This record gives sequence, C-alpha cells and structure tokens, in this order.
Amino acid sequence: MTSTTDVTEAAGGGAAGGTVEVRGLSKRYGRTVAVDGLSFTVRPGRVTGLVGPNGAGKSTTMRVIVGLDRPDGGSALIGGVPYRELRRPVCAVGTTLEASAAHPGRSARDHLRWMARAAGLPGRRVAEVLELVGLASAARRAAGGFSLGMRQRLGIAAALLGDPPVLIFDEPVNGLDPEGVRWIRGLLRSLAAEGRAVLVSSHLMSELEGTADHLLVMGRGRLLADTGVRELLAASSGGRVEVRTAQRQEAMTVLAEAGATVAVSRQDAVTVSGLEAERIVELLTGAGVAFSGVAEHRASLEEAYMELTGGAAEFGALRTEEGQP
Ligand SMILES: Nc1ncnc2c1ncn2[C@@H]1O[C@H](COP(=O)(O)OP(=O)(O)OP(=O)(O)O)[C@@H](O)[C@H]1O
Repeated sequence: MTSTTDVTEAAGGGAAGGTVEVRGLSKRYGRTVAVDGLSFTVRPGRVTGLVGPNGAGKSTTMRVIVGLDRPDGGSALIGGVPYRELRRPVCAVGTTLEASAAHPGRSARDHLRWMARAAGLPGRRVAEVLELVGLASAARRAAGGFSLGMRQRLGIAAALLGDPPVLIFDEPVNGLDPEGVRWIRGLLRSLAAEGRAVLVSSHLMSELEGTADHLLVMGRGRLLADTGVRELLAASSGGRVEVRTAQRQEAMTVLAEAGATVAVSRQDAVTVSGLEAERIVELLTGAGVAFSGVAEHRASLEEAYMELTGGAAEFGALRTEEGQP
C-alpha cells in the first residue's frame, strides 16, 4: 500500500487503519428495522463475508459504514474514526457502493482521471488501477459499451484509486460469468493477502466458498454468526469418506471400533465419518481388510453452517469465538 502514511494519519494513526468496528448499529427506514443492534469487527489481512438472505440488512450496514446513510444508533468506525470524520476518505476505504456510473461517452481512463482529480490523487494512479483490474487494454474505450463484467471492474478500479486499507464490495459476484467470478475471487484474495481488510456481501453462502476467511451471517437486521470459515468447517462432521470394499462387514467393524460412524452407502461401499481418510487406510490395511477406493467428501460451507445451526431456514443462532487474524 503506497498511502499508508496518509491513511494512518487520517485514521488517527496505528495499525487500526485497516480495521472496521461496528458497535450496536441500528438503522430504521420508517417502520422497517433494517439493522438491529449489530456489532462486529472486520480485520485486516482477511476476506470477511457478510452473508444473509435478501433484505437481511447487508447493504444498509455497508452504506452506514461508508457514510452513505446515518445510523439511528451505535457506531461504525474505520480505523477508529467515523467515515464522516476521515480526512481523506478515498485513502481510508474503497467501496463499490457509491460507484458513480461513468458517463457512457467517457472512456474508462477519463472517468477515473476525473475521480482521481476530485479526490486529490495523482493521475498516475489511474494507469495502475486499470492494470490491476485488467482494463488497461480497454482504457480508451467509451464506458457506455462496457459489459456488466467490465463495469464491475471499472467500479472496483475506482474503489482502489486511493490504495485504501479497507475495501467494501456489495455483491461483487452478482451477474458475472464464471471467468468474472474467478477473477473477482482472486482479486479479493490478493487484496487480503496484501494486508487489507476486505468486506464482501453475498446472499449466497456458496459464493463465499473458497474466498472468505471469516463469515458474518445476518438475518433480519441481526448478527446470527461471527465465525472463522476454517473453524466452521472443522466443527462440521460433514467431512465424510466413502470406502469401496467387497468386505463391507469387516470394514464396518474395524472402523466402528476405532470410533467412526459407519453407514452402508452402496452394495460395495460404506460411508465413514469421524475419521480422516489416512487413518481409515491405516486401520483397514492393518486389519487386512481389502478395499479398492477411498474418496473424501468435504462439507461445503453451506452444509457446515446448516449443520451447526440445525438447518434452521432463518439461519439459526451461532456464535463462535472470534479468531485473531
Ligand atoms: N432506502 C430505503 N428505504 C426504505 N426501506 C429500505 C431502504 N433501504 C433498505 N430498506 C429496507 O431495509 C431492509 C434491509 O435492506 P438491505 O438492502 O440492507 O438488505 P440486504 O441484506 O442488502 O438485501 P439484498 O440482498 O436484497 O440487497 C429491507 O427490508 C429493505 O426493504
């Protein structure tokens, strides 16, 4: 990050520059309670997924963090400072939420130059962000002819202009083709690997698979889970191993004695949970039970979450200890 000095200065200094702290946040629209006493921390160096069904309050939460809406209660701080008090907001937080649509006749480069000038940023940063989002070759083309994926890239380029330590992307995967989805995932991972705090929303848990390190699950304006993805998957018994064997009964006896839960899955196969594949191979080999294949099935994020919450449609309540980055 080239602008760490600016950012820490703007944020009041210290490593808190890349941390978002939401405390007791509430927001109503008329009679609708969009966000209801929400508290969480988004830490640097990881991708945090904000997930929940449509209407859960994800966008509202993000809008309040980046100063587009005022909370009715509580606070949202970026590096310890409310958005409105940041000296150079574009150097503290980048977001696709307020992406001012480029004038259709204006080139991507001119659009970003205009934004950079308005924010007091050096013009050379424009070429850098165009390169970063893979739009360098389309820089002189009118934005009006851009595909959805290219428009998403342009919005992300704008968010990156100030080289901020915090990035907030609302449903960035929405409407992208598989190549675009792969690209966004890689970008989110690398932004976090650079030490930035990346908050990304989605209404689908599966979209965050392989991307998020941490999950904040929302439902009806409230936080239902605040958990590390690794911890969530590790706590799930969804990890199963299928063993193909003609000696089904013998295999079941050996594995059950070692503490596994074993069920018949097919005529020539059993499904084992509670033991790692390597240990299963050791046990069967040691007991002289012949087998012809061992296949691991890892639990998906969604399966792991549903299992821990009892499959409640409304995302049941779960809270695990906050893991440090
Ligand atoms: N400007 C607004 N005026 C009135 N109601 C609003 C406004 N913005 C959001 N809401 C309401 O607040 C609730 C939360 O909406 P929000 O957009 O934050 O949810 P979300 O989780 O982002 O959903 P989605 O995935 O559909 O974007 C919804 O009931 C929504 O209708």
